[in-house]
Amino acid sequence: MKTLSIADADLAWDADLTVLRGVTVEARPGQILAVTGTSGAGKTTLLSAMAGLLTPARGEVLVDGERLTNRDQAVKLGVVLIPQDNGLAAILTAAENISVAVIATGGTAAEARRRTAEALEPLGLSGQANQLIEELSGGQQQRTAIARGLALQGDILLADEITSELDAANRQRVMELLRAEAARGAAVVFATHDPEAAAACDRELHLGDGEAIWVRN
Ligand SMILES: Nc1ncnc2c1ncn2[C@@H]1O[C@H](COP(=O)(O)OP(=O)(O)OP(=O)(O)O)[C@@H](O)[C@H]1O
Repeated sequence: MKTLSIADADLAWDADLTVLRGVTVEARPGQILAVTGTSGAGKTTLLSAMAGLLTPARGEVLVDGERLTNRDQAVKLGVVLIPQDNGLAAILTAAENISVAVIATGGTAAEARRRTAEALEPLGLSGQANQLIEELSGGQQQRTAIARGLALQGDILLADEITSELDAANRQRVMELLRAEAARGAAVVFATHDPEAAAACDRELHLGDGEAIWVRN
């Protein structure tokens, strides 16, 4: 399993507007790291850098010592991102969205079928497997995106506000599933507004005023 680390990096989408300065963080195997902060504080920005989608303006993102330069490389290194906007293909079914992702990351068709069923079941979506994404509720879509992320069995799992549309029982279930990912050995990073969810994580990095401050490390 792998460790993701960032040392004293500046993160910016535009050269003239730095979102976060001097970020130092390590995501370790077996742990869930909460990334908290108000809307616009930079949670998605930090997870985008960790996913290989955003190259730091200064400093670098390392996965087991290898510098991330793009998303394809990050995928090959086992960095899985569950994005805030779910990123699902609306005209495919829930099962197809997951199976396609498993096959794209090297799984066989048989593995894709098995892992898809295994990922949908604990999220209460077995009955929705063959429904189109555009026919599902917002919460069901969010759970499908989580199932897809879990089915990929990454070394680093980045979860961006993945419980925002869920009821209390489903939020609890998702926390249990993230805990199971950590127990499998993954380094889990969970961006959240929810103080209760952050409290259930092992460590907490808080973003505010353009800086990242450790609340618990
Ligand atoms: N893909 C992107 N392209 C350009 N700018 C972006 C992108 N994503 C975020 N930003 C900008 O980065 C800044 C921080 O936003 P970010 O989405 O990282 O905050 P956040 O903490 O995730 O907020 P929220 O809780 O509302 O999702 C904002 O000014 C935002 O407009």
